Formats: sequence, structure tokens, C-alpha cells
Amino acid sequence: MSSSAQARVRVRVPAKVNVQLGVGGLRPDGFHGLANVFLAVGLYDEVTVTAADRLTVTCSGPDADQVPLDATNLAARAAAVLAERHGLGAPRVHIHIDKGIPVAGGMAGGSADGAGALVACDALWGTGASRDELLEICAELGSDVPFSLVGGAALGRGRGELLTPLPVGGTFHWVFAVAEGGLSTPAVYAECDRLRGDLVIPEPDAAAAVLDALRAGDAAALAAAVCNDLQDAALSLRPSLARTLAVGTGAGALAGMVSGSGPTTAFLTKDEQDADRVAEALRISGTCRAVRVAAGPVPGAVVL
Ligand SMILES: C[C@](O)(CO)[C@H](O)COP(=O)(O)OP(=O)(O)OC[C@H]1O[C@@H](n2ccc(N)nc2=O)[C@H](O)[C@@H]1O
Ligand SMILES: Nc1ncnc2c1ncn2[C@@H]1O[C@H](COP(=O)(O)OP(=O)(O)OP(=O)(O)O)[C@@H](O)[C@H]1O
Repeated sequence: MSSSAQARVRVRVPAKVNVQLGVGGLRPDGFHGLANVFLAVGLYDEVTVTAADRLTVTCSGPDADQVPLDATNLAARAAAVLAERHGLGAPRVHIHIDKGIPVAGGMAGGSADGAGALVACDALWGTGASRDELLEICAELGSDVPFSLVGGAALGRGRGELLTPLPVGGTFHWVFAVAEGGLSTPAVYAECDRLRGDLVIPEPDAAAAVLDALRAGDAAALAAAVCNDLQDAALSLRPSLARTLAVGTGAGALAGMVSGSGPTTAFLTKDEQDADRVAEALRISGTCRAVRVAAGPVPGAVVL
């Protein structure tokens, strides 16, 4: 172990919302080419790692019972990949996840834990992995994981893992309506393909209107430009989301959309006060399980 190793490391990682999710055709490797404009928002998971005899994972928070605690957990996989690459054998670490991001909600909660565990284990073991190596491991773990590491705002090309940071000129205020139960990401992509049938799908590209609105920090312009190509598929699998969207937009949100693969719905508001008003309307509507308010952009994985 190098002298820079620490006894206990805690890392905070944000959720994401996709302000544009342009989905291309199905690639031979089973993924879809994307133009994925990510924004990191202030809902967080905290990943704490401590030295242990063997790999164990625990989880706390309202959705903790839905999180797998075995080797399939993305945080456990991140620890295993880093240990393997650096010749440490099986990872000897206890990972605790304090979960503030809804599980299976289209907000990259598992991805956040993968990125968080990677950064935390790197500090715990003093492996000193470069930023490029961390990003490479993130991409191996999942398409959304690199963005969880970097945060802010970024355009994701390829399957979403090839990131270009984007300038953002202000803070955007969001309300998230967490639906009962999750949606499987592969199932939503498959439903998108099914709905498209034989249509020829052009290569997606980032919309100039989205990039301009982000750069200007202009919520009204962003609201007019947001677009999620997975929304129809998520609504097809979960038609009740239409009612949640109607409540949020009826209460004055500038825009309402499905977050990523859903079933969380995301509402962009003018300011913090409007966010509170929209949140209250959603809370009393009975159309969702929980409501969260968060702003972005925020930084990616940060050691606390
Ligand atoms: C919906 C999004 O959250 C939007 O950011 C992501 O595209 C999903 O990213 P993720 O959860 O990290 O997904 P991965 O773990 O990489 O892939 C899970 C599954 O989702 C589908 N998938 C994912 C990403 C992509 N560009 N095309 C796909 O078709 C594939 O069926 C894949 O097997
Ligand atoms: N650390 C983790 N936290 C939550 N789920 C995890 C984790 N590791 C693995 N999973 C599995 O991943 C599935 C998807 O959970 P996750 O919360 O990442 O969904 P998501 O936010 O919809 O993902 P994305 O937006 O990246 O598509 C869960 O049903 C769970 O079985």
C-alpha cells in the first residue's frame, strides 16, 4: 500500500437528468448510438469505503431494500476492476452506500455508486489511477458511469460514454417525481425499437437550441428545447406517467419530461420558488411515490 493510502474515504456523487436524449438505431453490439446531453443535479449518493478482510456492501436510505448487495452491485464491480488492474487480487473493502438517488429511476443511481466506489477505492488503496484510467474503467462499468465521475454538463456520444464537457451559464431548478417501482433500462430501449418498427433512424446529434440554452443559463429556452427519444417508450410501458406529467406542467413547470429511461419524471421550473410550488402540487396529486427538488449543474464525484 502506498503512503498516500487512507483508512476511510467518503465520496459524494450526483444524479443526472438528460436534457436531450437523442437515440439512434440499434448497433451490432446491442447498444444504441446516442446524442446524450447530461446535466448533474443535486441529489446524491454517498459511498464510504473502509479496509476489510473481504468485499462487503451495505446500503442505507429510503430505497435501500431495492439495491443488490452482492457482486453485481456496480460499486462492488468498480472495486473489483480497480483491484484487478492494480494487482491487488480480490478487493478487501467494505463499501457503504447511503442512497439519496431513486433506484431504477432513470437518474443513474447505480452509475453514481460505481463512479463513487472507484474514486473512493483509488484513494483508500493509494492506487493513484490517472483520470483517463478512471474514465476507462467507468466506461467498462456502464454507459452513464463516466458522466457520474465528471458531473457538470456534458454531451455523451457513442453509447453515452464519450464525453465532451459543456459550458453552462446559470443554475437550472428541477422537480423530480419518483414513480412507484422501477423500469428496466434495456426494456425501455427495446420498447423504443419496437415502436420505431422499420423506420430508418438517422445518427442523432446534439440540438443547437439545447446547447445554446445551457450556455445562456436560460430556463425558458431550455424548456422549449428539451427532448427525450425514450419518452414514448417509457410512457408505453408505464402509461400512468402521463398523469404525473400533466400535474407538473399544469402546476406551472416550464417543461415536463421522462428522466432518461424513466420512470422518474423531471420538471424544469423558472426558479426555486416555482420548483417548490410544482413539488407541492405533485406531492398532493397522488400520482407519484415521492417528490424531490434539486438544482444543477453540480460537480461529479467528490471526495468529502
Ligand atoms: C438511459 C440512459 O440512462 C441515458 O443516460 C443510459 O443510456 C443508460 O445507461 P446505463 O444505465 O449506464 O446503461 P448500460 O449499463 O451501459 O446498458 C444497459 C443496457 O441498456 C441498453 N443501452 C444502454 C446504453 C445505450 N447507449 N444503448 C442501449 O441500448 C442496452 O440494452 C444495455 O445492455
Ligand atoms: N449500486 C447500485 N445502486 C442501485 N442499483 C444498482 C446498483 N448496482 C446495481 N444495481 C442494479 O441496477 C438496476 C438499475 O438501477 P439504477 O438505480 O442504476 O437505475 P437507473 O437510475 O434507471 O440507471 P440509468 O439511469 O443509468 O439507466 C437496479 O435495479 C439494480 O438491480
